[in-house]
Order: sequence, then structure tokens, then C-alpha cells
Amino acid sequence: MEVGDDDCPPLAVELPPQTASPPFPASSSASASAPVGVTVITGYLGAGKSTLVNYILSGQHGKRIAVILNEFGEEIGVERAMINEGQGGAVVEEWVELANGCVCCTVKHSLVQALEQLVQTKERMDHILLETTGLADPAPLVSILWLDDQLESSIRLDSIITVIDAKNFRRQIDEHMNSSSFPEAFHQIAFADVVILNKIDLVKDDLEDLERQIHDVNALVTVVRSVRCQVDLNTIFDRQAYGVKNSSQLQELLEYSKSAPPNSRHDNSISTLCIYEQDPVCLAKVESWLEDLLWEKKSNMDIYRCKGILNIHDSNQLHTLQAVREVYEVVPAREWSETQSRMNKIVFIGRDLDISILQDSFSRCKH
Ligand SMILES: Nc1nc2c(ncn2[C@@H]2O[C@H](COP(=O)(O)OP(=O)(O)OP(=O)(O)O)[C@@H](O)[C@H]2O)c(=O)[nH]1
Repeated sequence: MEVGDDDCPPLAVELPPQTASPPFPASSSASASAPVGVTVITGYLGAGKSTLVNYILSGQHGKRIAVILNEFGEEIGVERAMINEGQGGAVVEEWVELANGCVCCTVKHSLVQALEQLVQTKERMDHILLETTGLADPAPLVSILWLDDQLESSIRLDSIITVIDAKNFRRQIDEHMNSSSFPEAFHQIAFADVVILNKIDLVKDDLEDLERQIHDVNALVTVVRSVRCQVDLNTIFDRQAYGVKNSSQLQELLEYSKSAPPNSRHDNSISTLCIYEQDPVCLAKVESWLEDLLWEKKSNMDIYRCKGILNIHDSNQLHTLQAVREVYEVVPAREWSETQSRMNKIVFIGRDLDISILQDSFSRCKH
């Protein structure tokens, strides 16, 4: 699938069945009349958005949280497998998976629908986290969440948090500098209230320079450094960033981003595809396959991001595969559930992707 399709009707919104009574007493912020805060979590491919969602869900904040995950159609089930619902006392009241495109273009309408459904059950939740795809432009989201009259009284945009991969940030910015495409990474920073400068364990000493570059794009943003998005949760919740105080700056940004033609919202040369394999695979072969693909770059493909679910031979654990550029990890995540299909499924995002090369070479990892 190419990202950047034209607007089209909603294709899939899945609302799981309601759960039984809430595990925490409703907090005062969740009174029937108070609007529910929405935190938008954005950030370029592989920056650490799901890591942040996991961290928030396992925090001791006592909030009942609904999570909306936006994923490309190919990613269904993979993204959710990366988030450890319930770990360390985390409670997810509702999951909504917005598939079949990017929330900033093709599934805009589904987002509104999903939010409308969520707010009908709002006495059961205190906050909504919306994790976007790595290529989302926040501008259309701001228009929906901040300016939509019907939603306005039920929800409020609390803040936009942008996660930045400190190791790859400069390369992402440089690539967009030399391209005529819409620079998602820039816009994610421009609209952010907080930037989490993540993966600082992977860079040596030039953090101040990176912070300067971030402030060049958005002078007002709060920058917080982190490893694995472990930040003070006060930085995240109840920021109320969209009061009158910031509205003129936001209006200006919205006007500016409206001036970009809709079909330049995404870099159309980046595509997403998914490969599947029914039979269990051998871990050592998968690792050597990844090294050929990501390190040796034996093909012409430029792989930005790769993630998947693996069925490893002789293991009862579902393994997750994560790769951002050439850094990868394959780790056991949890036991397979009885109802889950044990199919291997890997999603790739990048340029010049060739599905037959990827599929054929991966099939050779079968045990
Ligand atoms: N070394 C290091 N790795 C990290 C850090 N934060 C996240 N990671 C790893 O980076 C990879 C990508 O993290 P995710 O949280 O899945 O990134 P994402 O932004 O949700 O990815 P997409 O949704 O695909 O764009 C995973 O392998 C994480 O374990 C960090 O601070 N340091």
C-alpha cells in the first residue's frame, strides 16, 4: 500500500466489547460533564511511540485509559502485540484500532466516529491516548480534536507529544531537506507541546545541538530527554496545552499547513508492505536474514522500519521483531494465546521495497 491515498470513507473501526466495572474509582477529572483529555502521541517511524504508550500504561497514575492505535492496514495485530496491556497494573479500558491508512488522511472520519463512541462510555475512562502512525501529519488531527464543534464539549485536546529518535533525527531532517515532499518530521515537531528526545543512550554528547535544532523548528516546545521514554508522567498528563494562551500560534500553524497541497502530505515514495509465513522459523536464520537485509544491504531496498510477530521453532512464546534502520531486536514477548493464529507476520516501511525478494528470502528462514 502506498501511503498518501486520497480521502475515502472509513473502512474499519473496531470497538472491543465493554468490560465489566472499572477497576479504579472514577477520578474527579472524569465527572460526567468534564471533557475527557486526549493526548496525541506522534513521532517519526520507530522513534518510540509504542514504548511511551507502554510506559504510560504501566505507570502508577490511577487513570483509566482508552487507547486508539492508528496503523496501516498491513500492521493490524502487529502494533497491538507491541503494547503490553495490563503490565504492572496498567488498565486499558478500550482499544480502538484504526486501520487502513493514516489517521491524518484516509481514516480521519473513522477517528471522529471512534471518539464519538468512546465519549459515550466516558464515565468509564479518564484519558484517551491516540498513537498515530510514524508518518502522520498532526495538522488534520488538531483540526478534528481542537476545532470540531460536536466533539468539543465531550473531549479536549490535552497535548501533542512528539517522540524523537535522537540517533536518527538528523538523518530524517536531512532527507526531508533535500526532498520536495511534505516533511512529516518537521511538522510533528512544529505542532508538539512536548518533545521527548528519546534513545539518548544511543548518542554521544551532541544532545544540546539536537535540542537547538528542535527549538529552531518550534521555539516554544518543552524538550525532555529520555531513555525508553521514561519521563515524569506530569510532563504528559493534564497539560491543557490548547487554552486561549496558545491558540493564535496554533491558528497560524494550521493556516500554514493548509497551504500544502493534500497529496504532498506524505512522501509518496515511502511504501508499506507485509510478508507472511505459515510455518515456524528458525531464530538463527531470521537473525542472519536481518543482518543481510539491514546491515549488508544486499538489495537496493531502503528499509526505514520493520516490525513483526514471529513464530519461532521450538518456542511457546510469541516473539516480536523490531528494527529501526539497521538496529534490530528479536525478543520473546509472551505465550501465544490459544485463539491466536501462529502465523509469522512482518511489516516493512521504506523506499523501493520489493515484496518478492522479502517474501522469498524470509521463507528460507523456515525451520
Ligand atoms: N536503545 C533504545 N531503544 C529504544 C528506546 N526507546 C525505544 N527503543 C526501541 O526502539 C524500537 C522502536 O520502538 P517503538 O516504541 O516500537 O517505536 P514506534 O515509534 O512506536 O514505531 P512505529 O509505530 O513503527 O513508528 C523498539 O525496538 C524499542 O525497544 C531507547 O530509548 N533506547
